[in-house]
Amino acid sequence: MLTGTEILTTAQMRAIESAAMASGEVTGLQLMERAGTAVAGQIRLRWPKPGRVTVLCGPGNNGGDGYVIARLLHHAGWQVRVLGMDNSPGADAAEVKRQWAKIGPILPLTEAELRRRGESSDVYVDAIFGTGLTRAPQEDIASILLHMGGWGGDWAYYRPRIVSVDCPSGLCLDSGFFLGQSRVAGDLELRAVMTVAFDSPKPGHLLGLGPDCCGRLVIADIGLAHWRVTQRREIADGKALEVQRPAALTADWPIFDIPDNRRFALAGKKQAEWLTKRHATSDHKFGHGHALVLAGGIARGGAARLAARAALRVGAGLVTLAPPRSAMIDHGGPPDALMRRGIDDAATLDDLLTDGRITALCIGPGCGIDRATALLPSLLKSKRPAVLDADALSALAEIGLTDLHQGCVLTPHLGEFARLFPDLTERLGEKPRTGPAYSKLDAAREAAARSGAVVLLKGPDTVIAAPDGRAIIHSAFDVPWLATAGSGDVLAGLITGLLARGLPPLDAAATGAWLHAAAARRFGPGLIADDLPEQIPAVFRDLRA
Ligand SMILES: NC(=O)C1=CN([C@@H]2O[C@H](COP(=O)(O)OP(=O)(O)OC[C@H]3O[C@@H](n4cnc5c(N)ncnc54)[C@H](OP(=O)(O)O)[C@@H]3O)[C@@H](O)[C@H]2O)[C@@H](O)CC1
Ligand SMILES: Nc1ncnc2c1ncn2[C@@H]1O[C@H](COP(=O)(O)OP(=O)(O)O)[C@@H](O)[C@H]1O
Ligand SMILES: [K+]
Repeated sequence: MLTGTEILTTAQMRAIESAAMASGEVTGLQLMERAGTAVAGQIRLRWPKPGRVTVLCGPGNNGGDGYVIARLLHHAGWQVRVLGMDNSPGADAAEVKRQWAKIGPILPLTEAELRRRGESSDVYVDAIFGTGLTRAPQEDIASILLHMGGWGGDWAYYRPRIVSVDCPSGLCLDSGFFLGQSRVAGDLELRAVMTVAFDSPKPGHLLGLGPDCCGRLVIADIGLAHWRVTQRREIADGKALEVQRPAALTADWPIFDIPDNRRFALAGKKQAEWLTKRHATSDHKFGHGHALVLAGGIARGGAARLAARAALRVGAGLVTLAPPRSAMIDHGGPPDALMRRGIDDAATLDDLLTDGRITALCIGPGCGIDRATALLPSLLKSKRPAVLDADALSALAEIGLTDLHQGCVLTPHLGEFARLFPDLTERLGEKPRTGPAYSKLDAAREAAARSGAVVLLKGPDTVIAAPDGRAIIHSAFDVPWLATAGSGDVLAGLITGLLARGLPPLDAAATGAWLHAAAARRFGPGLIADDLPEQIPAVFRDLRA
């Protein structure tokens, strides 16, 4: 299995925090002090000259962090205004609230107070809700969040200086959606310029609206690493998650005082590095596998050729493109390295698959639904590793999921996913009202468990899940130009090539997703799908440098 950065659900985070406190080696108050110190430190790093700050403190420990931040910024020379609630928080938050009360007033946490004339601030610290959010914000807090959300709408040219503690308040850290709001981005979500979260990223930082609304994400170490490691086998469902970060963002990806030098490893990147070495030492083309890409009839477009080209570029030893015989001429163009073989029906495919040297298959891109429906049973019966994409997914929705096996990788976008798993899509579309809200991660995991195949659910937040519960999030919010016609076909080809080379399905899918985004990033805006396979050699070269 690839080793990447672990991300934790909020339940897992709480379990780790409790284990740490139960050990007697650290108290909740100390953790809160460390959390507040980390945020105040980040603010001072970013804005070294003390200015005016408003700290908005909620009812729980997120609010507690806010009181610590207020005190520390006050001592650092900032002019601090605190808005808080008249409630009785837990002991730790109550203690830090008392400490602040000795320094300055706690004004009511209302929109009117926030908007008081002449009281505008240089920086606003959002410490209203963190991991403890269980339901949609109401009344005063809802109107504050709505008001602040309006400062940084989708089309705003600048980000207001909101620094969020753990997450923008209202965001469900398990799903990346705002409780009580639509799942689609609007102008109402609170958009921070920076979010400082603790110990590990949570799914909500990486999924849905999280990446955009968090702004720059800083992960602060608060000394929980030991318990994270020892609790790993016991936490929640016991399945470690991994996260891949786009290389271009690593400079922005905080390495904040991480004592064991734990870097936010790039899962797919490690595997890709390994591939470049492997490529250099193997001696025979069949040692790198043989991929068979099933293509469609005349005028079905170049989708299958894009996939085949990508499989070649990613290092499959041989790639055969297999259209119906009547369409051979249509598929005769470059690259000349491609082999071609006419396949008209399932019987011919059966025959071909008696050749054990064919190590992976790809079906779907430009295939046509009827042809995919006809060929899928043979392909699945062969038990060969295979990528099922595009038309093959539509065919599968008709045939049913019964013959899928562990070597299959399904690569749906949300529309195809809806055809295959309408009930999961319905849940995913419901307005999230209570936390943890149903997430893309939940849906992909459920789909993988149900189908017995690896499911790669596409988007800027691609989630890859295996039937045994392992899952990987691949964030590619920095390359929106990857959403271009045919880019999914290239992804299918990359994964097929990697399967042909012998990578296990989850690794092949994760590495394919990483290489795909890395190629888009290297090319930059203006990219068309044809450019993607051509960037793969450069991506490999960079990895070897
Ligand atoms: N992880 C770590 O190691 C560390 C974490 N730390 C910090 O603790 C934070 C988690 O603290 P937390 O558990 O107290 O939850 P928090 O986010 O403050 O909010 C919950 C409060 O709000 C309430 N509430 C919920 N929904 C509501 C609504 N819609 N409308 C109104 N009220 C609502 C809920 O009460 P309820 O009514 O649900 O009982 C509760 O009072 C975490 O994000 C981080 O900042 C650090 O201090 C130390 C190390
Ligand atoms: N906004 C975005 N940012 C980054 N990547 C994206 C974005 N939208 C889509 N993608 C990626 O682009 C690819 C599009 O694939 P797909 O929807 O199958 O398109 P096509 O059918 O045209 O090939 C997927 O890999 C998906 O993850
Ligand atoms: K917050």
